[in-house]
Amino acid sequence: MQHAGQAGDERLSAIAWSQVGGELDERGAAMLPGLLSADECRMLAALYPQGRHFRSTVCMGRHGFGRGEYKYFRYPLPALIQQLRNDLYPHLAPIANRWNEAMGEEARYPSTHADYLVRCQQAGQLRPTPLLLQYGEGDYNCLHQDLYGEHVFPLQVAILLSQPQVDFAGGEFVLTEQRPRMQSRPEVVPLQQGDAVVFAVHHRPVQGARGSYRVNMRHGVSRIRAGHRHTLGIIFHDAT
Ligand SMILES: O=C(O)CCC(=O)C(=O)O
Ligand SMILES: [Fe+2]
Repeated sequence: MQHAGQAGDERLSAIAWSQVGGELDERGAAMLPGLLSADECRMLAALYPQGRHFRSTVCMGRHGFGRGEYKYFRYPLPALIQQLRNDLYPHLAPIANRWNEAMGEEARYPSTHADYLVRCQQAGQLRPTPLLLQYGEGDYNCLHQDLYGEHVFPLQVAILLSQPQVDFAGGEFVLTEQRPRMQSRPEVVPLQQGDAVVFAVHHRPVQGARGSYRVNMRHGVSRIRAGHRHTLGIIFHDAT
């Protein structure tokens, strides 16, 4: 499914959000197939070398994060990214609120992203977190959690901008779920170009026989075996 030229709001209102919520409750991740067109993916990946869009570059190898590189966008975000972040948020906030209630977490999220950013700003989380990642052959992204301060929006989105088997091989998006006193559960998300995955940043509730309990989630990317892979990451909390 491609949606070239559609307004963000239109493409997002076509998604069956109750099904997405159900998959997130079940597994901590849900795919949004064909969120971006191939043209939009190419346009976003082509921003990578254009320094004026970014506030910083991270060499993953230097920090023990894996191998490869990513860049955090600066404000103002490119229009499509601003639109996606703004328009995805209201669909995810009710799920986030439901999760926090189930986990006994106090935080509740306002219905607009603009209001949520005010809360981040008041806590000194002022720097934008949307990022563009670039991997080459042999690169990988170690399992991690994108936490950047006191305020954490519990869901985030990653969009695969490259075409598997054409632009690159390997490089699977991986999630692990660490359950209390149990072995960890792995999940691979089979993204195609333009597909998004919504997933838990840190914790998610699991419904057990005696109420719900909390599991710890991490995500990463397996080794790129050949070619180049680009991803757009949309994180809803800003960074200190
Ligand atoms: O490259 C990927 O698929 C993972 C990106 C990532 O870690 C993120 O968006 O937070
Ligand atoms: Fe990440």
